[in-house]
Amino acid sequence: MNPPVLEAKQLNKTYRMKNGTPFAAVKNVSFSLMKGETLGIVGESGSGKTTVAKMIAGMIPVTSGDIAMDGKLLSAGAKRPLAAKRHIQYIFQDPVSSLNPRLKVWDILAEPLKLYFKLPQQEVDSRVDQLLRDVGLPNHYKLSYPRELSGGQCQRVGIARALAAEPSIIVCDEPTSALDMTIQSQILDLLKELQQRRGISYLFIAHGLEVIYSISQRVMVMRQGEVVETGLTQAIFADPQHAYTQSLIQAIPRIDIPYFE
Ligand SMILES: Nc1ncnc2c1ncn2[C@@H]1O[C@H](COP(=O)(O)OP(=O)(O)OP(=O)(O)O)[C@@H](O)[C@H]1O
Repeated sequence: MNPPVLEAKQLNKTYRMKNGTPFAAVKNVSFSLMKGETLGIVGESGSGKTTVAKMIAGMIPVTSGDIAMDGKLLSAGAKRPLAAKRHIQYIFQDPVSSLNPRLKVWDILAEPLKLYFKLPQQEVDSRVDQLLRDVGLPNHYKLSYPRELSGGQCQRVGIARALAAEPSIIVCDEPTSALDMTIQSQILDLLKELQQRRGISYLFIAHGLEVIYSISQRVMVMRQGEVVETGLTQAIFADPQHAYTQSLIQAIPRIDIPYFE
């Protein structure tokens, strides 16, 4: 089997509350992510999913534990080298507020191209056009501001911005939960298609298991900062071991899940 593209070992994150009390939001979380794989992270609100995602993306430091990409240890924030930052991109839950309102779509997409690849202007133009095609957005949207786009269109821009960096991994932090059902499935289809074409790995966060079922090969279930169960998605659905996972499966509206047909 190929080595994992990403390995997280014994990750811990302790936040300091306003009154100074420490709060352990993530406790001893370990997992690996293979090339071209989607690992779903599921769990109730506050279970620590976004905290794990932000540590992986280097947006916040770990309290303890190791994150390695292609076998090399990664640090967080400004200490993470640009090449490593480029390889782990992030798609946010709220597509509109994740885009700079003062920039047109062209500038939003040009930014990572200039930052990571230092491309000349003409090449930036043609790459922006290609990115818009890749995410199924008509070319004229490059002259629009985020406020002039729908939520689904903004999320396509968010995906294009992540793709611009040509990453190995995209952290998808509930990328469809702010969208209505039809748009949700269009965005999931787009993410699947891009993964097939480019071999990108996804760390895909969701509240519930229904979205995870359709996109991820493996799933990690979190509760109160800890991993309660990890396994192949099919196996977890067929035979959930932990009572909490069982309750998540029972909460799924049955008509939406092919497994229940
Ligand atoms: N900057 C912070 N300072 C203090 N506590 C925080 C901070 N960020 C998150 N927390 C706390 O850590 C816990 C985990 O939060 P996190 O956002 O990782 O959960 P989540 O599973 O992603 O939740 P949701 O599904 O609602 O996004 C929560 O109790 C949250 O209040």
